[in-house]
Amino acid sequence: MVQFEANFDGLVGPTHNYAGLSYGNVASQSNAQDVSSPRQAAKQGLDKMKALADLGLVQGVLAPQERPDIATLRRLGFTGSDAQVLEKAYREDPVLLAACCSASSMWTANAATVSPSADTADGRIHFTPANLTNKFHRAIEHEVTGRILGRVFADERHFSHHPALPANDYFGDEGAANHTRLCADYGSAGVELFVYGRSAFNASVPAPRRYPARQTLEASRAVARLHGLDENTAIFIQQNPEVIDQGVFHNDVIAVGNQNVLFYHQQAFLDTAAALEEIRRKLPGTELHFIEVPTDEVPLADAVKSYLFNTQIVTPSPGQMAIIAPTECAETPSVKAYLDKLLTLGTPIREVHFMDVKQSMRNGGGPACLRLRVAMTPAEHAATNQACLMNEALFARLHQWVDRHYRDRLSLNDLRDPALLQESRTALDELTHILKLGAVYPFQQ
Ligand SMILES: NCCC[C@H](NC(=O)CCC(=O)O)C(=O)O
Repeated sequence: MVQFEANFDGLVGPTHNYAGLSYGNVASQSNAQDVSSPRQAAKQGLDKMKALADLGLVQGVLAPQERPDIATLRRLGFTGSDAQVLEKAYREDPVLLAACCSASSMWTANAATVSPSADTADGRIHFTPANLTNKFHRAIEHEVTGRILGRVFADERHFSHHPALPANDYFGDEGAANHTRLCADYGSAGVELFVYGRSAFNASVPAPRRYPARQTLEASRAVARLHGLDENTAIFIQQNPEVIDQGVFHNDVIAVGNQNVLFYHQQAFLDTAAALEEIRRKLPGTELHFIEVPTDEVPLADAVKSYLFNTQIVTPSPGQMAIIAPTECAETPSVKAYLDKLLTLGTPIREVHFMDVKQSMRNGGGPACLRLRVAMTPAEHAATNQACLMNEALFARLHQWVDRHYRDRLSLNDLRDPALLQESRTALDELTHILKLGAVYPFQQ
């Protein structure tokens, strides 16, 4: 069956800020306390969405979360008017307030794991929102994420939605950032690679020592079960714990796949040979391109700094792939040299497009973090909420919406401003009309 892959990018929310909340994510830590520009961040994201739509790809948009998250602050014991809740939280625990104001839902690669209908037992697309238990500011996303996904993909004949896994470290799940699908073409059954950082139940499995492994094997297995993937479809691969300790907090910082291409750093996996052998065995008859980037051409630190592997590999026309890379890749000499060489290697990758997503990069989110991939058939595409699909009109409308509602500068001190809460709610209320989502936010209930 004809199928294609759509990208659903997270629209950056009005409270985008740099709070240094993600231990183990080098960019988040080193840019903590900087002044952000929510307006510029949202526009950089919209420009990327538009660029992909202009390449002829199906591009969708996912709404951000309601932030500041007053409901969570109340649940944690702050009382009074909304303005008092903000002020008390700021005085007592400014880090907690920042966590409840993060625009981190922009990184929709962590919104959910998605398995296309070609792979699942019941022939529907399956979605499991990620519980994101490892970071508090992200663990408060999954409920609204599930609600938004339910409104974008509402038709039960085509789409199946699961709740997030139990919210416990044993089942730490970071969604599609640790999941890649390989296939001959999008419409035929593929293999789904689940990359995990540690095992919760088996202490003999190696684990990082310095930084947390956010994804467990047990979580990956549970998602594969929920989605109805059989043992020929799901492959569980352990990430190299040493790279987690050097800042690779998700697999999509060190590897990316598209159709028959797997692009990865030499140090990405604990046992690369076994992983590649299993992929070959489970995808017989498919011409596979394993593009391994050697450490002596691109040192790990350069890969992390430039986000060479947090690129999107897309297929604008059959057999012709393009890499969507952050501008940091053009600015890092070893990476630029590698990308120039890559285009001469005779792989399906023929073009590189550089995009400026610096506002997101400064929090450790590159082009691939900003998107959730949904491979779909024309019928599934038709059953998707059309108001969430990018085109000239939506692009123009969202640009104006950002201009009207977003601040150009935001510091951590601004997060307690009750006006920011009002501005955000006004903006999001209007957005739910633009995207035809209905009431998805706590303040709308
Ligand atoms: N896939 C990319 C995710 C980046 C995200 N960064 C953050 O949440 C940083 C937020 C801050 O520090 O303000 C994370 O680490 O989960």
